[in-house]
Amino acid sequence: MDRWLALRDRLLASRSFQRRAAAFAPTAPIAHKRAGELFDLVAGFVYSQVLLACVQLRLFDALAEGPQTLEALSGRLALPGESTERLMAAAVALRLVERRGDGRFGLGSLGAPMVGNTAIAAMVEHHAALYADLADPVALLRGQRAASSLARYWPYADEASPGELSVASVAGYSALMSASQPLVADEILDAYPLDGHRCLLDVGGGEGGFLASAALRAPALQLMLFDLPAVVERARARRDAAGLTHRMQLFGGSFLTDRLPEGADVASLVRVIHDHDDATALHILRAVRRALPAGGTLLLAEPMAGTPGAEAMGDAYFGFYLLAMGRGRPRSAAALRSMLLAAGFDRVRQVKTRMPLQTGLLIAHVGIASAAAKGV
Ligand SMILES: CC(C)=CCC/C(C)=C/CC/C(C)=C/C=C/C(C)=C/C=C/C=C(C)/C=C/C=C(C)/C=C/C=C(C)/C=C/CC(C)(C)O
Ligand SMILES: C[S@@+](CC[C@H](N)C(=O)[O-])C[C@H]1O[C@@H](n2cnc3c(N)ncnc32)[C@H](O)[C@@H]1O
Repeated sequence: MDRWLALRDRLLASRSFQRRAAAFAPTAPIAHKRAGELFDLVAGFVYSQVLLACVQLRLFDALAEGPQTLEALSGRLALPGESTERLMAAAVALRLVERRGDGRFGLGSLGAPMVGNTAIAAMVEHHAALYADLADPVALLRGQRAASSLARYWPYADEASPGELSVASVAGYSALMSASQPLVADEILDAYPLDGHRCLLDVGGGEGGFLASAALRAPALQLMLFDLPAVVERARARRDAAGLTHRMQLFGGSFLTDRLPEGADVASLVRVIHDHDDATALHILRAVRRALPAGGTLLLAEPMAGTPGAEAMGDAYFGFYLLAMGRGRPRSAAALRSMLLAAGFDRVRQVKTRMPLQTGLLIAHVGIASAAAKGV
């Protein structure tokens, strides 16, 4: 096998093989496709910055009102005519924008889903911090990074006593998570409706967006939120504004040091475990297991490594994102399953979500034996 692969590698690396493959009709489409894929890897950052310009200039909202001429767009975006033309050409090439009749521009097939999508727009805008850290990826991999913009953005990742973080320091990431939470919540709740449960404890539940979505779908469900005290302060305002004051109990603390509140029959960890290294992740899972009764259920939802069709999202995007953040790693469903078993859960199963790019989902239960060993 190794010999065949070595031969394949030598052929693919050979400049003359590449040229002949590109010229030979049956192999030309493959050669062109590979060259295009490699070019996209080389140029990906530039494409991202074209998208960032569109988002910052609110281009998609402008085009949602209807196709517009270059002159109109130039005024609307406050850009010189030539720059508008350059941006439109780039955006057309990336299918964010489409040329329409009479020299007008409209939404492209990848720009249309961006209209009103504050979640993706917020992700695009916060990438400034990520890309600043990724400017020298080798230094990052060698652990020689001096200062980290992303670690400042996610201060709990770098903080010995996260329970003492200020409300101001958690504002940026809490708002980003709230903006993107509805997409994630819909995926989870479509895959695992919560009607059969009595009370849901969302651990690291941020401003309570997931609980609010669950409340809408399961009107009898009681809600409990656990997060850092500063985040819980932000959740309080949202909860009261949503009319959930009497349905949602708030608990401020750190799952690294404090016990989780008991009383729920189902708990959730949404986009939490991948933030932490193995020992801490296991500690959190054990804390959740202790908070649940025998037969209790855990929903573990986050983007997962090795997701078929979205491999780059897990290992490349989140792998390097979390490296820059300074803690955690994306894990495969199989790795998470092993951790859940090690933490005392059983009957772990993966439930398919429609858009695994947003989140994967594992369901686990507290067995009778492990509930008896609650103190462990
Ligand atoms: C007849 C017609 C018109 C069409 C037929 C063809 C057809 C069916 C077309 C489909 C059209 C359609 C419905 C398109 C839909 C597109 C969608 C839903 C696109 C969604 C894209 C989502 C994206 C790009 C999500 C990106 C998410 C990111 C980058 C998340 C980052 C998360 C981070 C950084 C989380 C950090 C938390 C931490 C720190 C790791 O814990
Ligand atoms: C990536 S966010 C996910 C938030 C929310 N579950 C969501 O999906 O939108 C991780 C959450 O874990 C919380 N968190 C981090 N460290 C914590 C700790 N030691 N104790 C409690 N919560 C913590 C953060 O404040 C944040 O709200």
